[in-house]
Amino acid sequence: MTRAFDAIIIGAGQAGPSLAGRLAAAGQQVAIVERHLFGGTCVNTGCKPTKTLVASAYAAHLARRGAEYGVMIDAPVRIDMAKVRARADKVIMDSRNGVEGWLRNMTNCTVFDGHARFESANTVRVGDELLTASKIFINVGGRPVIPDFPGVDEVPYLTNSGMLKLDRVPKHLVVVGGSYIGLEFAQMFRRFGAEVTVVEKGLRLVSREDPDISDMIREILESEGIHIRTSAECITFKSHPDGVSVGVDCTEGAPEIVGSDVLLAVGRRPNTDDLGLDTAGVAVDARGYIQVDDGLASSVPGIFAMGDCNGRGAFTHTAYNDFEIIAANLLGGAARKVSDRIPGYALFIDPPLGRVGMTVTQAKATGRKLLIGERPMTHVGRAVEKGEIFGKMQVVVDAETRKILGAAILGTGGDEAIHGILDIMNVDADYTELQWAVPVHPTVSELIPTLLNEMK
Ligand SMILES: Cc1cc2nc3c(=O)[nH]c(=O)nc-3n(C[C@H](O)[C@H](O)[C@H](O)COP(=O)(O)OP(=O)(O)OC[C@H]3O[C@@H](n4cnc5c(N)ncnc54)[C@H](O)[C@@H]3O)c2cc1C
Ligand SMILES: NC(=O)c1ccc[n+]([C@@H]2O[C@H](COP(=O)([O-])OP(=O)(O)OC[C@H]3O[C@@H](n4cnc5c(N)ncnc54)[C@H](O)[C@@H]3O)[C@@H](O)[C@H]2O)c1
Repeated sequence: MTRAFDAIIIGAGQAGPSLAGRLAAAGQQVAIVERHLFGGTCVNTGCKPTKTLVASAYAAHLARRGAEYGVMIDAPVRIDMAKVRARADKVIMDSRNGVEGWLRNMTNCTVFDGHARFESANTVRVGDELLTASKIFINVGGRPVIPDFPGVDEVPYLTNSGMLKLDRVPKHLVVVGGSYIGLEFAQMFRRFGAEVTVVEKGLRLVSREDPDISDMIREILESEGIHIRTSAECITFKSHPDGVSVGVDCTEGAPEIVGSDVLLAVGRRPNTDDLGLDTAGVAVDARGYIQVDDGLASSVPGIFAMGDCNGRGAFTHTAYNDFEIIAANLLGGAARKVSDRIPGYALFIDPPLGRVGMTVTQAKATGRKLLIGERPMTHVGRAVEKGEIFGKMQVVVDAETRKILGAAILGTGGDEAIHGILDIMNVDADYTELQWAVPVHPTVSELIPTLLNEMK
């Protein structure tokens, strides 16, 4: 029997549940299909647990530095990894249960547990059930890329999901991939007491950032005793009596590193290969991302894609914004566009990197006349008072239009302070609008007007 709905949502990640809520509240009959864990990656194996662990790691780090603040802890700091993990598990479960309970009790919404697969452009199969609707929203997220490194199938390796199940501290964690996932896990497990080596194939860490920011991130991590190996071109794996031997064909340094555990964090790919998209006629690009227009419509009328699977963002806030765009356009008669989104994100190492818009390198490549402002965190009162002086604030402005093009705040509170700049970019105001602002003292944000006033 085929069951008819107004809308089918595939995936209960960061966009699907909110869209279900809005459509159902508007009186539409909604089916939402989830094959695994409600809340998707962010809730179960991504942002929420990792940021909970980052907080535990920060507590350990600060406890070890206690004496610097005149706080004497008379025994070595010990990590109870089972407790650390239990804390993260509670955050996961509260959030997962919250989303699941909300959906299951939602008026006008039917939850289907199972894997959804298209049988035509308006029909989806879930187990024995056939669902049909004129509007179908795909929110299937992604999973880790596992490259076919020689030997990878012969050794045990971890991904972000496996890392969250550890209730021991690895003796030596080798992290392959020096970007968001790799660096957040590298620093937290170093703080939990592991020896950690990061192996990155690029010339530098987080290579989408400016070289000076990458270098500072490397300095922060190395100052905590994390080994960093860049330019690692030919990675191989072999089993070893002490764990896994990772072949690192670097330009310098030892050719092999022996780790007790290996984390693969070399990017993610969309969960679009088992959806029957070809049956529905939905076009994907060479990497499997669903091709969408500026309103997130796919190549098939009535089918939309939100979140990581459309390749237009790779964050929780971009997935959620995709829901906002679709809801505003379909229910509110708006004409919102993805291309209007100003890119912003944070890298949650400690201190964090908050970033919005263009890097200086990208801004220079546009050929515009630029004004650039910089201030080391050693010249930020709040950072000095907190004893957290790594990093810097940096902003780049178009000298002619006076619009801010981008900014990075690598330093204590950088993940929050960046919003002062993100907000002014969102309202499309000139940077001079901030000159007469009276920020609160002592904060990191209070230096944003100064940074802008001192640009060259
Ligand atoms: C370790 C880690 C840390 C992260 N930290 C951050 C962070 O700090 N900040 C940030 O902004 N982002 C972070 N991210 C990224 C963030 O988690 C993702 O961008 C976000 O979860 C994407 O949401 P989504 O809705 O597109 O997909 P997902 O959250 O992945 O949800 C997709 C859902 O679809 C379901 N599904 C898939 N296929 C089917 C099918 N055929 N049928 C039924 N259901 C299906 C899946 O089971 C899943 O529940 C992190 C990611 C990782 C891995
Ligand atoms: N703070 C956050 O918002 C946050 C945190 C974690 C994850 N995420 C999301 O998760 C996604 C995936 O993160 P990620 O760090 O896995 O991917 P990524 O694409 O950001 O980085 C992958 C890294 O691995 C390196 N790499 C690729 N192939 C390699 C190889 N063969 N050997 C060694 N290094 C190699 C790349 O050069 C790059 O530095 C990101 O797009 C991000 O949006 C976000």
